Amino acid sequence: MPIHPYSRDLHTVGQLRVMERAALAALGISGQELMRRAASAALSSLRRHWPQLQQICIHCGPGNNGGDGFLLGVLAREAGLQVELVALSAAAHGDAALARAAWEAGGGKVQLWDIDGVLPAAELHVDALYGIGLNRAPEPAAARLIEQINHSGRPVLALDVPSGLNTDSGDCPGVAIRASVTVTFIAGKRGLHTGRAADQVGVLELATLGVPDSLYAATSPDAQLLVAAALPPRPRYANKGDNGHVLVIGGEHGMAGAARLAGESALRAGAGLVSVATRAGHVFALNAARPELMAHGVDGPQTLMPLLERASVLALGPGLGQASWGHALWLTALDANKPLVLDADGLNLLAREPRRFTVPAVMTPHPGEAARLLGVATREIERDRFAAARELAKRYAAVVVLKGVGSLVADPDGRLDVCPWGNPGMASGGMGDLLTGVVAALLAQGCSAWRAACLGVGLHARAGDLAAQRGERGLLASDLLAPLRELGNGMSGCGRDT
Ligand SMILES: NC(=O)C1=CN([C@@H]2O[C@H](COP(=O)(O)OP(=O)(O)OC[C@H]3O[C@@H](n4cnc5c(N)ncnc54)[C@H](O)[C@@H]3O)[C@@H](O)[C@H]2O)[C@H](O)CC1
Ligand SMILES: [K+]
Repeated sequence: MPIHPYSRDLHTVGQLRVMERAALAALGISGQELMRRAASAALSSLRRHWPQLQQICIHCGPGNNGGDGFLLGVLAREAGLQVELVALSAAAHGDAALARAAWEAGGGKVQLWDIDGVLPAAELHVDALYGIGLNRAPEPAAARLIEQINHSGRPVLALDVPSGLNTDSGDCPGVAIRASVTVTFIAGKRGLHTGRAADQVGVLELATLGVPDSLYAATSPDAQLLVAAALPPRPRYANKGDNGHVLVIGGEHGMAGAARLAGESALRAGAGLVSVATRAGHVFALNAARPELMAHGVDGPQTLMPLLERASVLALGPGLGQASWGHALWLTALDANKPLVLDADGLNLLAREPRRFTVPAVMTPHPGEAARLLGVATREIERDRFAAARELAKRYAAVVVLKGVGSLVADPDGRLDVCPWGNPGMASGGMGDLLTGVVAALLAQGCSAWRAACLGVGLHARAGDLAAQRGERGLLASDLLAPLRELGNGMSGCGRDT
């Protein structure tokens, strides 16, 4: 499928409603015609993915998503497919009522669903239950139907949004359709790229329904997808001093590996020099494991100060712990007022002693750390990841990477990008330490906090996808170090680099 020039743009439901009205005016067509175009795009997607299909069952909800389903039934029957149709409600309104009338006028039957209903046999199920209008968990009868569709063992084509997935947040308040393919209409949607989306959306296709580019150009999206990018090329005459000096501060007893991983990934992402301030007992092991790291034993502010003076960027927090040693280093490091990446216990200490940053700063919380920083339950973060990332960035005057499936990058002015790469194999110890080192290295090479966070998140996730090509289970953080270097030098990711 050709990539649409505005396929990076992600919108909210409110923006989509405005776009839909503007599209109708710009195209001079009726809502019914727009719905027919949606149905036609859905039929094309169905034929492309399942060309041999003969028999489908379409499940229609009470609104216009259901209307798309009724018109798909009309077009599919005209194309010679056998079509069963299940409806959640006895009647429809507006354009959906016209669509239902068109289905029934051609002899189409409607099986009215109830909680004891039996799912009709079909080679493929089409989910036209709820689209952007879903505003709460599906009712019991609809939930039962969704569960039966999910357990049917048959592929599912979702129209616009997999039913049960919140279009704005990517959260699922209840059960949700697990789609094989989702064909979404007119424009990209925030909730299709973060939170629970990865398990519900399947292959995602955008059908623009003939909406003119001018309309996209006139609509500033709420967020955008990150684009794959290599690091800026290096001048030939560069020397190690030109590429910055990262100081990793962390590695409390039992957590030396965190500091090492952050230091090594900073090297692999191109930092000129990397020092590690850690417990004295870890120095020998760190030097033996990676002699390119300059490991120093520090016992408090006095021994940390000279290292802070030589560093251009700090990576504060990997394995730092929250005890007196870590806390004393944390206070001294923040008082140095150097550009920094704050992660792990560096964030947990900030939650205890909040402050706004006045230097370029990138915070990299996972949802639990974000919850502590905002003083809310983790569930609240997942309920609206976009709002949480933006609130953190504004409150701490930092660029924030809210990690998770579909990591978000937000800046204090509200700008937000979404990472489309990564995989469940990356949910393992040390992956966050790697990201900290990469972002610190990019800051050290002169990137702004925003660009260091966006580039770093993209490189890290693409390296994870590359490393997971031989399996996600058992993926180790250090497996990403080689791909990080390749991708940083612009080699093809072989992964999902679109
Ligand atoms: N985006 C576009 O430009 C196009 C959109 N079309 C399709 O229309 C739907 C949006 O339709 P809408 O009627 O606004 O809402 P839904 O069909 O998604 O939802 C139906 C209706 O259900 C109610 N509702 C919400 N949540 C629940 C719930 N959990 N249980 C019961 N009822 C619920 C709510 O009142 C909704 O109004 C869009 O997704 C597209 O598929 C056009 O047809 C094509 C272009
Ligand atoms: K749907």
